[in-house]
Amino acid sequence: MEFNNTNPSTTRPGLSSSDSAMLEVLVPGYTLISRFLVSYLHIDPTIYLQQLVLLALLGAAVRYISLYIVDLVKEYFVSTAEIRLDDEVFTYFMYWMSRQPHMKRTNRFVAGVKANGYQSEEEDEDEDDVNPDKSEGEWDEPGSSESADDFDEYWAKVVSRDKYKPLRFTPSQGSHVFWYKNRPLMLQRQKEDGNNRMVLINERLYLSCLGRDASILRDVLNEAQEAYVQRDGNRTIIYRGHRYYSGSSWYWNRCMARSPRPLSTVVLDVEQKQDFIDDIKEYLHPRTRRWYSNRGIPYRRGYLLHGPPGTGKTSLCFAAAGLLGLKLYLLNLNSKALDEDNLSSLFSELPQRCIVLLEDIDTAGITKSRGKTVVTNVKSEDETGDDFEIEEIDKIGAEEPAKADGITLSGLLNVIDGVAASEGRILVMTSNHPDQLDAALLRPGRVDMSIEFRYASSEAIEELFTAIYATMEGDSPQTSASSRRLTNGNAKQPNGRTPSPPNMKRTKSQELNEKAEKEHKDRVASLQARVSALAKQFASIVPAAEFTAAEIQGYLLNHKSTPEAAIKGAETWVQNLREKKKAREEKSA
Ligand SMILES: Nc1ncnc2c1ncn2[C@@H]1O[C@H](COP(=O)(O)OP(=O)(O)OP(=O)(O)O)[C@@H](O)[C@H]1O
Repeated sequence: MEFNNTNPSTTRPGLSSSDSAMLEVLVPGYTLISRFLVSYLHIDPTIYLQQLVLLALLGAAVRYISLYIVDLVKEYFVSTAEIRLDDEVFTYFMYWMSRQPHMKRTNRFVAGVKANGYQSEEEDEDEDDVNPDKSEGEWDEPGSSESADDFDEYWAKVVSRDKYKPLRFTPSQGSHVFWYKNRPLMLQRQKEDGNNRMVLINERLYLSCLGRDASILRDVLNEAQEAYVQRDGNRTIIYRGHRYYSGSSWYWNRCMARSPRPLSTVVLDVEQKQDFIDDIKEYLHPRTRRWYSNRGIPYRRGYLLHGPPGTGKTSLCFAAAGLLGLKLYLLNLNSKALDEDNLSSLFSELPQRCIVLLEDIDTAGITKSRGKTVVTNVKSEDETGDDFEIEEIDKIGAEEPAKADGITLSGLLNVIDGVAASEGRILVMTSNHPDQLDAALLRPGRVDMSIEFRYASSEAIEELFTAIYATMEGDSPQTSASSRRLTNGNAKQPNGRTPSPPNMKRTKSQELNEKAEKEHKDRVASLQARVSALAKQFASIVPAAEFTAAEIQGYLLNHKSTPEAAIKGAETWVQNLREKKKAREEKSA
C-alpha cells in the first residue's frame, strides 16, 4: 500500500473532517498519532477504527460491569464501618492499629511520633505518663535521686531517651488487609482531593469485613476503645476548644491526660470544698435528673470560683474532675475567632456528663453590660421569652457598644442556658474580678453556687507547709519499695530469692516484718510531729490573709528539702514580696 497524502482525514472518503475532530476528542492526540502512522509506518489507523471503537466499548463495558459487581458484592457481601477524622474513634482506632502485628509487616505505613498524626504536641509529650510502669521501672531505680552521681546517671538516661521519640507506624493511604480473630479485614484510608487543609479535614477510614454480619467490626472498634481507655487509667482527660485552621469550625481536641489531683492537696476551707463536691454529686445523681425533668427545669448546673490569681480555683476544678472521673473541657473565651455559632456548636458536642471550665471570664471582654443590639438578638433567638432577661436588659439599657470580634455577653448567655443549650454538663467559670461581671451572668440557673477563694489564712499556710514537707507514699522509691515489702510477706529478699514456704523460717520473717513495720510507723509519726511543729512556726512568721497559696507554694518549693531554711528565710521573703507588690501597685496606679 502506498499513501502519498499525509492528511489522514482525507485518506478515506468515509472519514470526514468532523469525524476526525470527534476522534480527536475521544482519543486526544489522534491526528498526530495517525499522521505519524501514515507517514512513517504506512498504516492507516482508520481501517482499524471499527475494531478500535469496539475494543474501547468492550473495555468500558467490562469496567462498568466489574464496578457494578464490586458494588453489588460490597452491598450484599461486605460490611463496612466508616470512621471520621473529627471523631474520637479515629484516635482510638489509629492507636490500636499502631500496636497491631500487621503494622510490623506492612510495607506501606505512615511513620510518625504521634499515634494518629493529628494529636497535639501536649498529648504526645504526655506519653511518659501514659506508661507509668515504664517510667518508674526504668528511671526510678532505688537510690536514683539520692546523690549527685545517681542524678547524673539518671539524667544521662533521660537525655538519651528523649533524643529518641518512640516511632509510631500507622496505615498509609490506600487499602490494607489484616487479620483479626482469624478473619481478614480491610482498612481503607482515604483522603479527598482539594487544598491541603481540606485534605486533612476530609480524611476517612473504612473498615470492612466479608459478610453481612458486622459484629467483628464492632468488636475491633470496641477493643480499640478499650485499649485507649485502659491506657488512660484513672487519669483526668482534658479537652480544649480548637480549630484546624483560620476559618474552620471548632471542635474539642483531646490535648492531655493527667494524673488526678487529690482533693486533699487543694488548700481550702474543708466545708467549702465538701459543699462543692457534695453539690456536684447531688447534681449528678439520677434522681436529680428526674427531678429536673419532671419539673421542666433545664438540667444544668453552674459554678463561679472567684478570688485573686493563684488561690486554687483551677486546682479545685481539676481535683473535682479527677475525684468524680469527669472529663474536663477547657475553653478560652478570649479568642477573637470564637463566635457565638462556634461556641454553641462546641457546647452541643459536649458529652452528657463533664465539666466545662471557662477560665478568667472577666478578661474575655464580656464583662460589659449587654447593649441594645444584643438585646434584639436575645429576644429573637430565645423564643422562651424569658421575662427575667427582658426585664434586666431593659434595666441595663444600651450602655456599651456591641463587641466586634469574639464572644459577646449575650452570646455566652444564650449558649449557657438558651433554649438550644446543652444539658447535663457542669459549667465552672473562674474570675479574678467577680464584681466586674454582669449580673445576668451570675443569676441562678447560670451560676448556682459561688465559692470565694481568699489569701491564705494561718491554717492554710500551715497546711501548705505540711503538704510540701510531709513524706508521702511514693515520694521516694525506697519508701514505696519498703512499704511493698512490708505488706508482702512473700516478697523477694535482697539477695533475689523468694522466702521459703510456710515453716519456722516464715514465722521468723513475719516477726521481722512486724518489727520493720513498727519502726517505719514510728519514723513516720516522729517526722509528722516535726513537720507540724515547723509548720506552726512558719505560719507564725508569714502573715495571714496577705499572700496567695501559689506565692507561698512557690517560696517553699525553693527550699523543697530544707524546711528549716524555709523558716529562716521566711521573714526576708515576706518583706521582699511586700515591697514588690507595693512597687507593682504604684506602677499600675
Ligand atoms: N488553695 C490551694 N491549694 C493548693 N495549691 C494551690 C492553691 N492555690 C494555688 N495553689 C497552687 O498554685 C498554683 C496555681 O493555682 P491555680 O491555677 O489553681 O490558681 P487559680 O486561682 O486558678 O489562678 P488564676 O486565677 O491565675 O487562674 C498551682 O500550682 C497550685 O498547686
